[in-house]
Amino acid sequence: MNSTPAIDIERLTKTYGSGARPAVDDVSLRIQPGTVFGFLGPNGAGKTTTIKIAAGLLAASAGTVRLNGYDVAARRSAAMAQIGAVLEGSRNVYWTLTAWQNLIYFGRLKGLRKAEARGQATELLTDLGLWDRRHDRVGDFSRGMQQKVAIAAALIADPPIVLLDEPTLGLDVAATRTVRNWIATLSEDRGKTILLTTHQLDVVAELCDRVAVIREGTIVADQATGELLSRFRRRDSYEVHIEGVPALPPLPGGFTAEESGDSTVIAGRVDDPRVVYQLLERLGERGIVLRSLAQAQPSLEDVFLSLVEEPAHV
Ligand SMILES: Nc1ncnc2c1ncn2[C@@H]1O[C@H](COP(=O)(O)OP(=O)(O)OP(=O)(O)O)[C@@H](O)[C@H]1O
Repeated sequence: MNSTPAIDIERLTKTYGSGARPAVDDVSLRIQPGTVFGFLGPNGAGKTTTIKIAAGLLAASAGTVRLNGYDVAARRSAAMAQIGAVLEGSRNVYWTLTAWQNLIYFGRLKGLRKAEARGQATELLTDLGLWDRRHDRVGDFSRGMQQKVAIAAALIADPPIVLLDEPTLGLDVAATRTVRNWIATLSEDRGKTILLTTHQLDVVAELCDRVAVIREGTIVADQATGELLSRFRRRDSYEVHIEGVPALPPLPGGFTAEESGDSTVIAGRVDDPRVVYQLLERLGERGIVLRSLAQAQPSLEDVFLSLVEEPAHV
């Protein structure tokens, strides 16, 4: 691919204070325009640090971040014009102002003329279903509505790149659904590039084209979401459900049998499905009646956990 990446993170390192282990350690990521990119990792892995550097809020110790080709450190204002960001835990909007006042304020701050800011604010508040509440103070809104205003404020100047740190954290099911749908719309209908961090793996599975997993400041995976899942396809799990509670033949390694009422479930993970066929043969030889055989692919959560639990690079 020859196009300029929307987000180009090159050999980024951040150390907080001398002698500390780097929070972000030689991280490189290239995010192509129009991608919804999921940035995953356990607590303290370095996600927020990376996003804060990309958002121009924190200086890197080494390495660069380029937004649509503009270096965040060297071409700051051009780089900042490329992004809107909603950061985790920080106040992204003013609670004493109304939703409307917030959007106009942030629009003006980002250099929009008054009429432009009004036009954008009207569109965003309408799209997010907040138009009727536009003159209410944001401090009186629910957590979900506040988050929507924060996202709208980040989008007021229509930036091509959106950074979202835990956009659905603390939201109820309905608000999570709204924010998720909106993220999908931003990508599909408006062509935005979105970098989002989340611990909600169903959000990743639904929205993200690509996923990177960071662990202790180091990238341990960077792949298309589907590819990441198929990397682990060999570890499919199988469940063999049989009639009654008969005496069983020896089970393959890692398989366990458990009584379940008037039946037995034999379950385990295998690299090679032939192991399961052999098990079925052995059960058949003993006249054991099979009720069902189920095969399950690992969820993204399984994949993620196995990545973060695997030993670090040797
Ligand atoms: N201001 C700071 N001063 C010192 N250390 C910090 C600071 N901010 C973060 N760290 C450390 O840097 C590391 C990475 O933190 P970071 O917030 O980037 O992780 P994260 O992946 O976003 O975690 P979470 O999922 O909990 O938000 C952690 O060890 C954290 O303690």
